[in-house]
Amino acid sequence: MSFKISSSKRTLVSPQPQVSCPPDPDIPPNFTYQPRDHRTKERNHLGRRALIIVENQYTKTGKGIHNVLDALRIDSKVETIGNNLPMLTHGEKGKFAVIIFENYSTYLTMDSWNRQLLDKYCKNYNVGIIAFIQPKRDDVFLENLNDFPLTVEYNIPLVNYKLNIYSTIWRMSKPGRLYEGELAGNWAVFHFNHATYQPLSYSYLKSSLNQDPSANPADSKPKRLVPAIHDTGQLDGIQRILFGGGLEFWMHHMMFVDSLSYLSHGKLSITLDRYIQVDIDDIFVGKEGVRVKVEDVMAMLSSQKYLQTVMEGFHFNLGFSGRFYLHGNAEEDAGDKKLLEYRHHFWWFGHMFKHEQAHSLDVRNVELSMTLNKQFAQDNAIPVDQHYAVAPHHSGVYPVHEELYDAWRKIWDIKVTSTEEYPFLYPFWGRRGFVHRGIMVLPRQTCGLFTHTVFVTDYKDGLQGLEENFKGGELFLTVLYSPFNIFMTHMNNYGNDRVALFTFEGMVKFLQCWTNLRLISVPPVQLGINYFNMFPEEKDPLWQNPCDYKRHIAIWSANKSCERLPRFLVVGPQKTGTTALYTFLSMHPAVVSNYDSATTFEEVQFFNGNNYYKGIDWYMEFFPVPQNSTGTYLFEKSATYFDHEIVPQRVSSLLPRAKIICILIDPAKRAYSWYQHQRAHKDPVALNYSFNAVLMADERMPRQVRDLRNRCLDPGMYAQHLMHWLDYFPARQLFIIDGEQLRNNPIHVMHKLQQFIHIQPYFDYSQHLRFDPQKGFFCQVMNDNRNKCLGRGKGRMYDAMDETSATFLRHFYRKHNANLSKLLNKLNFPVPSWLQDALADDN
Ligand SMILES: Nc1ncnc2c1ncn2[C@@H]1O[C@H](COP(=O)(O)OS(=O)(=O)O)[C@@H](OP(=O)(O)O)[C@H]1O
Repeated sequence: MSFKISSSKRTLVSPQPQVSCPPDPDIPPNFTYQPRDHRTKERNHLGRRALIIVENQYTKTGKGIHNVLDALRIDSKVETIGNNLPMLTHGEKGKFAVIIFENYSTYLTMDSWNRQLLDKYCKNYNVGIIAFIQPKRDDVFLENLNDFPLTVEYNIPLVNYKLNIYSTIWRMSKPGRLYEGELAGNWAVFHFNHATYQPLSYSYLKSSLNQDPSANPADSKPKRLVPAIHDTGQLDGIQRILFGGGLEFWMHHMMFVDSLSYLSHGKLSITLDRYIQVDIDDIFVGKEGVRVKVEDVMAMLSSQKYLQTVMEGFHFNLGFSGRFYLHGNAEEDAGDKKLLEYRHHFWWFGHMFKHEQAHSLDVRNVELSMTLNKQFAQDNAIPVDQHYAVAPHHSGVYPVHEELYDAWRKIWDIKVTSTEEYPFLYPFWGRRGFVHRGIMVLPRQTCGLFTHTVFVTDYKDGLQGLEENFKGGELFLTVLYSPFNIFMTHMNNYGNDRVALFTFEGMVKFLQCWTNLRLISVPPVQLGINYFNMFPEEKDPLWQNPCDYKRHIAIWSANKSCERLPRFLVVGPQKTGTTALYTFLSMHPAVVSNYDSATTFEEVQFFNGNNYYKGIDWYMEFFPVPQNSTGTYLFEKSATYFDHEIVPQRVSSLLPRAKIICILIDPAKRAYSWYQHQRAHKDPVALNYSFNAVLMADERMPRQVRDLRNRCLDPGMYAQHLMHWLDYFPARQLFIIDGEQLRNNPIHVMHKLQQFIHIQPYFDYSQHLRFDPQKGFFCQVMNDNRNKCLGRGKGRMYDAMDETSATFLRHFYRKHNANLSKLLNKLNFPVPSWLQDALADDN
């Protein structure tokens, strides 16, 4: 907190938010509007996805649209005009619930093949189009839109704006109000003469604002213009919503959200519920001169009362550090006492006694600081029963400092927290939640007020800037797009000019005026439960490498090193020779594997299964701190990674630059080897059922038999699994080893692999590996007379596969092998000889 205190900046009377909400003068008396529910059964045939067609991938409008969809958690595909359209259907379903054009003229001038395809899709699946009109020139001109009885007039300066109260698309937007003022930029307006068109909004020519009605009484009412229009589809069966201006105008954001909902038959609707929590951190921490005084506390209470009329049960949520109690001047100390006098009127959360950053402390000191603060709460009868906490500067929440989570649970019984840092601070609409060790971590939103926003003049553009923030600015849009809003403010924002009270009262008034959003307040634990009920897919964290982000390193413990992470992974699949490769790699003096696990031996198996939830500290414990960070090549081999759906994304998130090594053998052989592996491990299913019986297992067979069949067959669908890795890694980071070659000529394979990873120094395996006739495999040379081979579990002796199973597997893998060959050719990767043979047999 290094702000300068200048009490001369103080506004004499704390500003009050002025939110005028004039009614549209043209609405009928007693007009009311119920937000529409757009859901029809048509939505069941549509994916929850939008197709955005852009002129090129860098345009601002295109990016803006994409960001809005991201904020709404609506999946979208961005396609550049000129390319062929992506597949629009998947089986019976339409993949996209809405088509969006950043520029309507690209739709009108699309080549006829693509246009016909798209129009047919829209008609068949009843999918609508949203488009923005972009002028080609700067002057005022009229243009008839090809094919349609619609004329657009470009570059018109407008004033005032209101929604058409008769339109049925309004859900989030509240019609019946008049926005007064000039609209920035030049607009396109629509002229039409057909019943298919319904105006969505009205505006007026800028020059009409100052017209003197007495000059021309007949013309006294300024002419309404139509800057947004709904084509109801009467002409060609396709509904379209066209905007004559872009998303720079705040109202268009609400209208855009409603258009998505309406045109997708509710598939892309989002809830109208908006949870609001306002945290006030730094209670008692503020510096002398800018802390709250008695009258500020009273203002907080009366503001809270007002906010409760809109959000039942709303309480400011106060985070305190007891060490700084009564550390102001006399007036401020009286303020501190007043806060405690009214303690039962607020929610409280305790954190560190001295407001320390947890990541810089060891577990003993984290606990000590929390214990002192808890003692302070007890001594002063502060009701700290919300099971909620935040960490100063987000320290320790994300990237996770396990010591903080330990202490939170132990000292405060914390169940929910919030941060701006997961996965990243920016983009702000991309913040998400996760659950770690039973603690719900919720995304926190920015409201524009920081520790240093003490006076109105501290805010960018002063009072006007503060107002704009909630009058259609960033704060307004944040609430519009995010069903859950936890705002962090600081004690200083409540004293002095009381900028926080100004902001939240203004925000609530503005939202009530213009939207149908339901503002809700619930205690933090309930908030967390509701959050993950709405977004259950977010419960699972996705860990990143803390050293990849400046802000994350700054709040990560100095005792931890990102060098304890592997540079390459051997991902499997199982039974392809992964143990042999692991052993050969470990012979290299510069290559270091993980320590053994007590349960899974040489495999850590972090990225699949439950180990992932133990966090990255747990994972890093498996690796030594490399003595020489560039000259040591840490790696990990877990053969279960290859075919596990969730793994590629998790790996690319934590280890984006890692090299990925996999080994492929004939999938039929692999399946049989797995079956034999299970028999050797006395798996009752493998012992009681022949290989052929397992392969033939259908729905009538016990689940365990079908499970074994799947474990035999699924990993061998190589192309499908590789494609999944390629969704997250560029092909240049992937190295595919021919497992037959690894078995018959490991020296060559190790040579190639060293080249690929650029391992220095080069290790000459011809001096260290040799064929062992007794084992029937290559083994490590110990001395002239002795080899060290893999144990009896690798390179087992078993009967040859029966003919029926071999024939079945040949057929089963035919398509998968053909796909693999195509994929390898496309990537310019060598095609293993076993694959060439298998494909030749099939022909
Ligand atoms: N040098 C050497 N020594 C021993 N075994 C070798 C070697 N090279 C490849 N192989 C083949 O590796 C197969 C076992 O594969 P994995 O190590 O990947 O199995 S596991 O998934 O870890 O259980 C194993 O399968 P089985 O023959 O079915 O036992 C071997 O064929």
